[in-house]
Amino acid sequence: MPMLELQGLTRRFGAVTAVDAVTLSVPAGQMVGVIGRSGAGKSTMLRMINRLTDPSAGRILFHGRDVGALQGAALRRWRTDCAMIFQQFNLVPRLDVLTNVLVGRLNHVAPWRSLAGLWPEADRAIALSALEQFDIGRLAAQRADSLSGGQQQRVAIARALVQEPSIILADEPVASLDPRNARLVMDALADINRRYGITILVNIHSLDLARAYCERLVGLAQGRLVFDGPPEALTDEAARQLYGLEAAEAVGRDAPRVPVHA
Ligand SMILES: Nc1ncnc2c1ncn2[C@@H]1O[C@H](COP(=O)(O)OP(=O)(O)OP(=O)(O)O)[C@@H](O)[C@H]1O
Repeated sequence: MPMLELQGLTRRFGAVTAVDAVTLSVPAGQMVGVIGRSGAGKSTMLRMINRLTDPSAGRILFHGRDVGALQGAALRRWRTDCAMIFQQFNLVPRLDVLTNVLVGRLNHVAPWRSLAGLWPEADRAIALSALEQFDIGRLAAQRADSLSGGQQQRVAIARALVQEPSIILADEPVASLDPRNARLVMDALADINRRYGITILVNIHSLDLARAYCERLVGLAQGRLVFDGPPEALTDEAARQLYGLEAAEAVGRDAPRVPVHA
């Protein structure tokens, strides 16, 4: 049985069908890049999986369980098991880095302890070791808003990791970063995918990065699934269908060539 199954997943906003009958199976441990131009429905698809947005039709199954039916404690457990990473990092700016990562432990710690700032030593060690894994342990005591964008996104990945999720949904995690930081953040995602077998779905506008880091690409255009395969299978024609006139920008080269073959 696949870990995650989307069956005819659809979301409408008024007259717009943001996600249109998407059917997809994802086995455990895969690193999947979701590609497509702005407005293709990538964010809406990820937000439905995490239950931040409700589907208009279709189902999401996780190990055969209907995610749409989860409520209360079961829904909170799902959101712990399915960590989300956002383009704008979503850290608490005035809190220090270590505390931001500890927020990811909230579902593992009695609420009164965290409110009182009494994080168990074991959790502090877990949080620090996650930061060290991404080479930012030395920043643990700094305020989150004193870090660069690339550092903040790695803190957000550390926070997601200490949730001990089985799947991570990353919604354009590198869209606000320069190329060097984008690579550091993609390296961090690839590292936890390989090291811990955490399944990753990452929305990514840059075709070059998607091809470099993901073993499988899923392409959306106007909410429809128009490509599903390994990066090598993405032909010029498929890239053109996905990106239209944006193709050259997405692959970072000059128009009108669509040099998807590296
Ligand atoms: N809350 C909303 N209300 C109305 N329309 C929405 C809402 N969220 C998304 N849409 C519309 O749904 C479509 C898909 O948007 P979505 O954000 O999922 O695309 P995307 O591929 O993630 O693009 P981007 O990278 O620009 O966010 C767009 O036409 C968008 O305008």
